[in-house]
Amino acid sequence: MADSKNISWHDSKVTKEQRRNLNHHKSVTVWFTGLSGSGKSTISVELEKELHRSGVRTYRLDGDNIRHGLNKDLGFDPDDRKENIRRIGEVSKLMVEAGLVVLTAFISPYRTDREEVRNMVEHGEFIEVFVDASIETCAARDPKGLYQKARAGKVKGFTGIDAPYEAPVNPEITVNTDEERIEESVQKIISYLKTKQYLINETI
Ligand SMILES: Nc1ncnc2c1ncn2[C@@H]1O[C@H](COP(=O)(O)OS(=O)(=O)O)[C@@H](OP(=O)(O)O)[C@H]1O
Ligand SMILES: Nc1ncnc2c1ncn2[C@@H]1O[C@H](COP(=O)(O)OP(=O)(O)O)[C@@H](O)[C@H]1O
Repeated sequence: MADSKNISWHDSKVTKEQRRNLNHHKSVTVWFTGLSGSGKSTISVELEKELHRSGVRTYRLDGDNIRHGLNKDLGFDPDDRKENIRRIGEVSKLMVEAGLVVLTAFISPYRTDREEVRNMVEHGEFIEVFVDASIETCAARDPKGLYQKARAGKVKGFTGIDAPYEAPVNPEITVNTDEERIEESVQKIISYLKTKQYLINETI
């Protein structure tokens, strides 16, 4: 990749704090990580619906969607996954600057890649949500039929089958979709956001 030269930062006259004040809530990235089929998309969709209903300005970034556009040049080897997560980290950082609550749903299987995203932003602007589910559960759900293909050798390097998934060591939130209903997981995350005062003046 070429280095960027002869460029300089240009400040705005509106700050992140001012944008947050206008929105009446803080901005943050809620980063879902977990196996394919663990429930990242499902939970983030329901969470966004609840937040939006309460007047929170949100945006959702989802692996499948982003890989159709911004990241359509990337595959699934470790370097491409790293670049995928780096770009999403940068995009979510911009959205946090813009004052939004950003919900990201990517497998993001490598701990170091997730930590790099955490380190891009200020303390408290990255909330890691581990969507925990056994590989047996995920493979039984198999919403896209990819586990079946991976087990038949028709998809190579599939996370949890023949590519690794590194679970978070100390995530801010863990939801266990083997045991919890979707609504319970959503409420757990909302409680965290309220307790930590990300949602100020909200009716949620
Ligand atoms: N080899 C391989 N491994 C894992 N997943 C695969 C693979 N090939 C395609 N898919 C589909 O791509 C979705 C994962 O994309 P992500 O961008 O979230 O992956 S990553 O974070 O870069 O690892 C993932 O979607 P989710 O099921 O929503 O997680 C799959 O549908
Ligand atoms: N408790 C639960 N939490 C989340 N999803 C669940 C749960 N129970 C069953 N599911 C189902 O599991 C599937 C999860 O798929 P998805 O949300 O696409 O996962 P991911 O985005 O992690 O690949 C969906 O079909 C969803 O309806």
